[in-house]
Formats: sequence, C-alpha cells, structure tokens
Amino acid sequence: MIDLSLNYELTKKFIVKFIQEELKSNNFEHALIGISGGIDSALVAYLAVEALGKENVFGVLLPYKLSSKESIEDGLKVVKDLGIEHEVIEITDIADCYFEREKIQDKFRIGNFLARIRMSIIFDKAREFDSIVLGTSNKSEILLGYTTWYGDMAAGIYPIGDLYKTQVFGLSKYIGVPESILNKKPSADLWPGQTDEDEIGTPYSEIDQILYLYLEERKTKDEIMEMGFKKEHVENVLNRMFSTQFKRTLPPVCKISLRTFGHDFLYPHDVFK
Ligand SMILES: Nc1ncnc2c1ncn2[C@@H]1O[C@H](COP(=O)(O)OP(=O)(O)OC[C@H]2O[C@@H]([n+]3cccc(C(=O)O)c3)[C@H](O)[C@@H]2O)[C@@H](O)[C@H]1O
Ligand SMILES: Nc1ncnc2c1ncn2[C@@H]1O[C@H](COP(=O)(O)OP(=O)(O)OP(=O)(O)O)[C@@H](O)[C@H]1O
Ligand SMILES: [Mg+2]
Repeated sequence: MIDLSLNYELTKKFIVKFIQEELKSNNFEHALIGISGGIDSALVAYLAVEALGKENVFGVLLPYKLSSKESIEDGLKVVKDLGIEHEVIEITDIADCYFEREKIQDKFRIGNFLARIRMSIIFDKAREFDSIVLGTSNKSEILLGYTTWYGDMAAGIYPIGDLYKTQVFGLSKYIGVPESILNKKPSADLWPGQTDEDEIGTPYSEIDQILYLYLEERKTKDEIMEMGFKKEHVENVLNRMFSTQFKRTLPPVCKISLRTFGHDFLYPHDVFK
C-alpha cells in the first residue's frame, strides 16, 4: 500500500488560503455550505470558519423523512461546535409532492432528485446570504462520478476537491472534526442503510490506491493488478472513472461560430475587458 497521508498542517493552510483568495477575487465575503452530518461537509465547514471567521459562514441542513437520525444530530453538532448561523429546512414535502405525482419508487431517481432539490435550496440561500457555495466533493467521488451531476456536485469552489477520501479522513482527524463523524461510514444517506462502499463495491482504502496508481503514477491496469489489487476492484474503479468523464467537463458545445465557449475562451485574457 502506498502511504497517501499528507502534511496536514500544510494542506490545511493551502485550503484556508484558497478559500480566502477565491472569495476575495470574486468579491464575496460569505460562504454557504450544505451540512449533511457527514465528514466532507463537516471538514469544509471547519476549514471555512478558519478561513473566513464564523460570522461569514452559513450552514443549511436539509433532512428528508428517510435521512438517518445520526445525520441530523451530527450536522447540528458541527454548526453548534463552530457557532455558525444555520437553518434546518425539511425537504420532505417538496420532494414527496413530486414523487407522489409521478409515482416514483426507483431509489436512484429519488436519490438524484433529493440531491437536486438540495442544490436548488442551497443556491437560493446563497443568493439570500450573498454567498459563494462551498462544494464538498472530494477527489475520490469526483473521479468515480459517485455524485449527482448538477446536484451535490454543484458549487462555486471545491476546497477539498483534490483530496482523496482517505486524506479527507486524515485532515478531518487532524483539525478535530467530532469523533462521531470520523467514526461512521460515508453515506449519501439518500435511502436507509445506503453506504458509499457497499454501493460502489470497493472500499475507499483500495479505491484511492487504484486511482492514485493509475492517474498519478501512470501505472497500467495490469501493473496495478500485479501489485496485488483484485481484478474486480481495479475494473470497477477504472470503469466508473471512464464512464463518468461527462460529469467532470462542461457539456460539449456544437461549434458554429468563430468564438465558441468550451472550444475558445480558454484563457482568462480571452474574456478580459
Ligand atoms: N456520456 C454521457 N454524456 C452526457 N450525459 C450523460 C452521459 N451518461 C449519462 N448522462 C446523463 O447523466 C445522468 C446520470 O447521472 P446522474 O444524474 O448524476 O446519476 P447517476 O450517476 O446515475 O447516479 C448518481 C450516483 O451517485 C450517488 N450519489 C449521489 C448523490 C450524492 C452521493 C454522495 O456520496 O453523497 C452519491 C448515487 O447514490 C448514485 O449512485 C443520466 O440520466 C444522463 O442524463
Ligand atoms: N441532509 C443534507 N443537508 C444538507 N446538505 C446535504 C444533505 N445531504 C447531502 N448534503 C450535501 O451533499 C453533499 C454530498 O454528500 P456526501 O454524502 O458525499 O458528503 P458528506 O455527507 O459530507 O460526507 P460522507 O461522504 O461522509 O457522507 C454533502 O456534503 C452536503 O453538502
Ligand atoms: Mg453523506
């Protein structure tokens, strides 16, 4: 196993500075975060308070009737520990109105819809509080595409987007995220009993190694398997990554004019006054 742990003091400083600079250069003072009770949003909230001060960070807790009891308890623990202003908005009525009307029972449709309802409320609240939305996506879930496109992925900036999930755990422990959050299994909490690792089929300890070896050490699939990783896990991780490239790029634009978004305007000087 490759040691993916980082110098967490330095990592924290980089992310804190990143949040400060991104807000400043885009003329924002406030940041808003959807707080789920999970580790990604907890970590981002702690880093945001360090970067901006507790008076400039807002938390929104958006439980659905099937959200786990621990999620809401841990979410409240985060906002109370940090002393940030927060709102709890239950999304059951809004979501069930649509599910009942369309007779939807498929858990994936339900889960993706919940993620997109949350996104709508988060951006509405960002407008109300004149804030940038801090994304909570990490490198592992972005690379796997394990996320709802334009749902929980939607954000202004990604402070922990270059940290593998195992590094999210390392940094969270380092900065003192509450134990109950550190000790529970990552879950999208979109249906009862859901956990990331069960749904994906490979534990994060292996996902991160496989992604790292393939992307950063440029090992081939065969070389990774020769290092002792099971074929089913290597194929699972790489296939998920290849099949979700669309989630990591702007939608392709059909080029007609001489100057087209996505094809041109690739550098800041293209659009400067
Ligand atoms: N090649 C392609 N080019 C352009 N668009 C493409 C496409 N392939 C699919 N699509 C579109 O993308 C849609 C599917 O993508 P999407 O809607 O994102 O949904 P999908 O990837 O099917 O599902 C999202 C997955 O992420 C998990 N999740 C969601 C939310 C939060 C978390 C969490 O960890 O907290 C996890 C969830 O449990 C589920 O496994 C298709 O319906 C299709 O419209
Ligand atoms: N009930 C909720 N209330 C507010 N925001 C939510 C809720 N559920 C999900 N979100 C938003 O969607 C993001 C994605 O969820 P995800 O499960 O990947 O991260 P997490 O819950 O923070 O960490 P973990 O992976 O440990 O569960 C959350 O970080 C949060 O910003
Ligand atoms: Mg979660």
